Amino acid sequence: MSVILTLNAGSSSIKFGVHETGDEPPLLTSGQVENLGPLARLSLAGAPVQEIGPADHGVALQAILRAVTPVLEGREVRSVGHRIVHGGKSFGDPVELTSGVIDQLRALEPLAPLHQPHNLAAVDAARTAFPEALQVGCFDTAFHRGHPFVNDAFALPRRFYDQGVRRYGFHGLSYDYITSCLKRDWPGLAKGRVVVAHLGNGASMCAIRDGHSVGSTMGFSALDGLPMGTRCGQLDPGVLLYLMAQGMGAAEIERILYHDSGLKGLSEISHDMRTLLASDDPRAAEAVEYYVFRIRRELGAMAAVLGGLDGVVFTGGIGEHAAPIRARVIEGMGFLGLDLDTGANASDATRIGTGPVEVLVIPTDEEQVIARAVSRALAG
Ligand SMILES: Nc1ncnc2c1ncn2[C@@H]1O[C@H](COP(=O)(O)OP(=O)(O)O)[C@@H](O)[C@H]1O
Ligand SMILES: CC(=O)OP(=O)(O)O
Ligand SMILES: [Mg+2]
Repeated sequence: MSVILTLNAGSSSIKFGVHETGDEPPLLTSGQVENLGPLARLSLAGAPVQEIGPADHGVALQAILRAVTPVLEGREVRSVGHRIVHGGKSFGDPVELTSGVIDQLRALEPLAPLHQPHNLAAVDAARTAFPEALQVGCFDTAFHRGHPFVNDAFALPRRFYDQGVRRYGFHGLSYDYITSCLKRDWPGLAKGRVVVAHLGNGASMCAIRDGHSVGSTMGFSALDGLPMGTRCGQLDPGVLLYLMAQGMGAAEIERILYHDSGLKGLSEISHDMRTLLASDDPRAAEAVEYYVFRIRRELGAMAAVLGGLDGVVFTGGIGEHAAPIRARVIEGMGFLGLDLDTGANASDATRIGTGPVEVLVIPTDEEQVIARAVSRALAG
């Protein structure tokens, strides 16, 4: 029997899965290397978490390939599905990652420096490890293609739009997965007006009507919108002009915006929400307050874009696990029909609202969306 390997290189983790083929590809095993940096951890379903010490994306990938080998029990990896964060203007549907396609995707690295180089490094490693396998790329930007022009464009001279300076939106594999869960388990809601908050190390929100993206907080790059672990979120472009006028170059500004900002920059303590929630330092409290404030602000904006709300879904590492953040986002939102069931929110419940608008917590599974696409590619 042959299997599909899926690789999802995020900014703070690499998640992976081993799947059989099928319309709903059965999962054989899954895991992740998380907390990339000096103290990375490898987890594989059913096995104790291993501290693997310092690991960047490259080290983590090799650890994953080693961990997966015994699980394969001789089964051939016939295809590898990759999360590719940026598809740019040209890529939407999943594609076979030929050398020509890879070159085009490499040109997008400056638009997603925390992701695209690691996504493509995973492709290189997988091509070396499984030279006979079909390599398929699945794009985070795909779910947002076809969103309205007013959400796609910046109010810049038109020529920039034509050059590809657009609001692409990201976390699309996650929004695709959540949409598929709603269609299966909440069909009425799936046809309605839903805001999904993907709150992980990267964070964005998406306004979805009848299963389609009509607005997203992320834009041209994965910097815009909500503040994140180390990224700034929405920023007045006048700040960039000011930094440049101070003599800072692109590389320095990129480091500040992608690596030193967000929760880490504001708190001066950590990018990790767990650490901030456990801290009694007032700077940690202020960083969390800022985070919640921006989510609430975008929630109101998206409710207006959708002309009302039928549901809100929390997902991503923080959305799935940080009950206090969910509580603070929903608190006082009765005017939008949102009310929290405090007991359900503190438990592992899916349904955590009591108001007329559903509030749900649904663990995301980007790897499953990738496995579905690869399965279709193999069948087609
Ligand atoms: N129990 C928890 N409470 C608060 N935050 C959590 C918890 N568990 C995980 N997180 C947060 O989730 C983040 C990782 O989210 P995830 O979606 O897995 O990240 P990535 O963007 O790398 O895919 C971590 O940085 C951490 O801040
Ligand atoms: C696009 C993005 O920010 O992804 P992640 O949350 O995995 O870092
Ligand atoms: Mg992620």
